Amino acid sequence: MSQQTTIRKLAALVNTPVEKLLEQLAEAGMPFSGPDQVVTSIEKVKLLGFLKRSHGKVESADDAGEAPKKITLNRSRKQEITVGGGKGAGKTTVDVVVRKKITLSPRDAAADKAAPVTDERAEILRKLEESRQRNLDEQRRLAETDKQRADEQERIRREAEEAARQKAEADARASLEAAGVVPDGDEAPARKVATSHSHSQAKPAAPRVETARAPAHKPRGSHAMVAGVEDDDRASRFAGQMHLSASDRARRSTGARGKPAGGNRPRRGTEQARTGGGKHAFERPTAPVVREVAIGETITVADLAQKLAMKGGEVVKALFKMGVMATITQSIDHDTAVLVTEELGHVALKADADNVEDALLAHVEETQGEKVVRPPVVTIMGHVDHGKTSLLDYIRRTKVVSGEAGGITQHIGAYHVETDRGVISFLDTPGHAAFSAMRARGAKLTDIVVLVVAADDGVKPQTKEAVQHAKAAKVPLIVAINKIDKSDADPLRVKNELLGEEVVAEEFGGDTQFVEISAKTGQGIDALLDAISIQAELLELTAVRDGRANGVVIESSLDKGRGPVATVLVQAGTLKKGDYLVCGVQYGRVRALFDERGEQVPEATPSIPVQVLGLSGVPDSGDDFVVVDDERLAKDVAQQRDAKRRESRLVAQAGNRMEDILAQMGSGEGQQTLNLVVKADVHGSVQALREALTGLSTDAIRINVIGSGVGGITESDATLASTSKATIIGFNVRADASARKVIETNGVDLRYFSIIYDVIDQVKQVASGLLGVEIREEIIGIAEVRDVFRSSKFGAVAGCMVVEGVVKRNKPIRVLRDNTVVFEGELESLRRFKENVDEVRNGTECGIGVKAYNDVKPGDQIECFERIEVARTL
Ligand SMILES: Nc1nc2c(ncn2[C@@H]2O[C@H](COP(=O)(O)OP(=O)(O)OP(=O)(O)O)[C@@H](O)[C@H]2O)c(=O)[nH]1
Repeated sequence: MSQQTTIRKLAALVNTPVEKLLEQLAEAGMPFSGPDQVVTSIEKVKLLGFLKRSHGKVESADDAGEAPKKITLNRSRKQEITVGGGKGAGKTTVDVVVRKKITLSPRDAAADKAAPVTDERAEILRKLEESRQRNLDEQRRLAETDKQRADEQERIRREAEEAARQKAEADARASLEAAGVVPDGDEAPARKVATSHSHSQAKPAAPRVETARAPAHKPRGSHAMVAGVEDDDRASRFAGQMHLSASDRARRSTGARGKPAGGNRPRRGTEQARTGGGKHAFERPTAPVVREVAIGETITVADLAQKLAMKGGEVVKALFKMGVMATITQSIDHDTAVLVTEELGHVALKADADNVEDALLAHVEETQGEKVVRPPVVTIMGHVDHGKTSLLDYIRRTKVVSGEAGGITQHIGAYHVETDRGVISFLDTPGHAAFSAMRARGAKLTDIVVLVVAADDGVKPQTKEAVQHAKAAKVPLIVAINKIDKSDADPLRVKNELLGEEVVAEEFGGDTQFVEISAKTGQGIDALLDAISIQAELLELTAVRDGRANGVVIESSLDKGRGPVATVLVQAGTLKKGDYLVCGVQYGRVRALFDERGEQVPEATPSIPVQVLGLSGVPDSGDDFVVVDDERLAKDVAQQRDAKRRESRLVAQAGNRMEDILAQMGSGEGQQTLNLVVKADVHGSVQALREALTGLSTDAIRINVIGSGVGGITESDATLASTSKATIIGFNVRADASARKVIETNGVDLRYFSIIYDVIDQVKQVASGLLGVEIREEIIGIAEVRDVFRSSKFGAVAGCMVVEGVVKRNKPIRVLRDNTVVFEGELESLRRFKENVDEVRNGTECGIGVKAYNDVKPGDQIECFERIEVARTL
């Protein structure tokens, strides 16, 4: 053992005055009475620790890692420890006899180091404890409230029972009295008591029982859950949660309720059932919500799902179960939508999709007023080259008074002329094709048809067709026997031939006016106009003149400078500049109105054609137009119509019929595949058909027999065909009932045959359809540019000579320079002597304006071509 150290010795060792050391020892909590007292090694270490702390020694980084190093005690006799370093303390070296270094130093150091961690942990634990305490307090409080409430209920119940008991007693007593058991003297007061009981006790008892029940609902709420043993459990589960809001609590409580019943839950359930459940507790709706959804002609699956408050996928699934394949974005038709809605347990209503249209109709109806006579609208029909265009041109040229002297009339699709007998409007698109196209779109524009028959040619196929069209449309005819100036003209022949078409001239006892004319010389033209006016008078054509206008689009185009331009024929009301109108799927405000002379007009009345500027887009000819109060309605109607049109298109595209599949496939690139399922009566036929049909495959199309077999067509065959979009070939076999159902539902194409060659022929045809069409180009005319004029109104206009074929205004063109295409586009204008024309033939001069191209140069060629579709065959 080492020798003992006194204070004096230690003071000498550490080079400190004895008094100071004694003082320090005393400060370190080790008071010594004198310098000769022995200082133990523990005391020395303690002193060292004290001195370190009091001098604020900062441990070196190395020391910080390991506790024993901090004290740096080891077994060497002399260990230098830098204690001071601070002010005044200087550098102190301590020699330590190491005996118990391990027990003290590490713990102290560790305690020093761990302090902040411990603090943090303590803080967390404290908070947790607080939170737990709060929860417990709250639960206790709630339990207290519940207990009070239960006590109150119990009290009320007891009171009610007591009241009932007393009433029963009173009743029993009363009956005893009635039976004479009670002494007579008591009778009156007893009855009195009984009566008073029944009034004062029994009566209030009833409502009390009710009120007793009412509060019984309340504890079903969230805090009902925290009462009792299980709630204590739960409380401790939540105890670690710092903040548990009321809503959280309610949520958790509700969640807990969903767990399998345990503990006293069945009791709770019974109680709840008895009391009718808590008013404030969440209750899952017991009956499914039946929604009423309005469905229009078509609806997208997504929209339907939204209306049904379901996920799109669920509706898709339901549709799939019904055998309808549709994606979320696809539109389904009304009937399918109704079926799936009902399948899903909801109610489908016919959508009032037309409500904006109704508003529009109301607008049209509002235009009712006093009807006045209106001009007739005339269409000219007849066989090719019989002089329809010549007649229209002659009337326009001679009867439409041009604005400027020498000016020309504009081709706007229609024009009106003033005669002595009144105004007549002509639709400037001759031929029955245009007429029937309008009719097909539901537009009945024409009041009178002028049938042009060349006197030298007589009745021809198109003459007959024109008669049929006019008759079908119940439009009266006037026959214009044209080319009467010609030497071989034979008007009588025309009259006779038309008898065969049941068109009987007045002189033959019929009611059809015949007028002999010459579109070349103008002979008989006035008589023709007279005949039209007479016919119009007979028809007593009237229309409301005042009020908002409506009518039909005759022609439309997109003008480079003016935007969408539509020629409309007003059928009722007066169309004015500034009017808001809806026009097919377009809408807008009338910016300007132009007549056939190209002059601005302030308004257009019934039967008067007029060009309209200001529409949002180019409407289709045959579209109706209606003037409305405000732009909003116009926009709504137009947008709804547009959406409807798009939806209908989508529905048509989504069709699962063979034609659609083929059409869709036909438009693809590369080798197409035609899938077939072949069923036949005997094995030999199946073999023969398989070989013959697959042998039809070419580079462009592959005939793929995806299924074949002997026997009738089964449901499985039908499903296979449906899923792989295949056609079923039934050779001497038929489909059974379940197969027919699948075939019908999915629109599978099924074809029956009994002759092998017929099968091959038909498949060839179908395959040809699949091959699609080939677009071929044919150059129909070439014009050479001789000179180029620049006009501020029309831009560059090329003065040309047509050197080949015919240049047509509405066909695509290319501008060629040194046999190289420099531009491809379309014609803006095609004119002859300042007059717009539809076509210019070989050897004729003309002025050409190329749309969106101003760089035409003399020497260029303008080639006019058309694209024709040629069906490909195998
Ligand atoms: N002599 C004579 N020729 C006429 C008369 N009317 C038209 N023609 C000529 O007949 C030819 C055909 O006339 P169009 O007006 O183009 O006949 P269309 O019926 O409009 O012909 P398509 O537009 O092809 O259907 C032209 O060369 C006219 O000059 C007429 O009254 N007398």
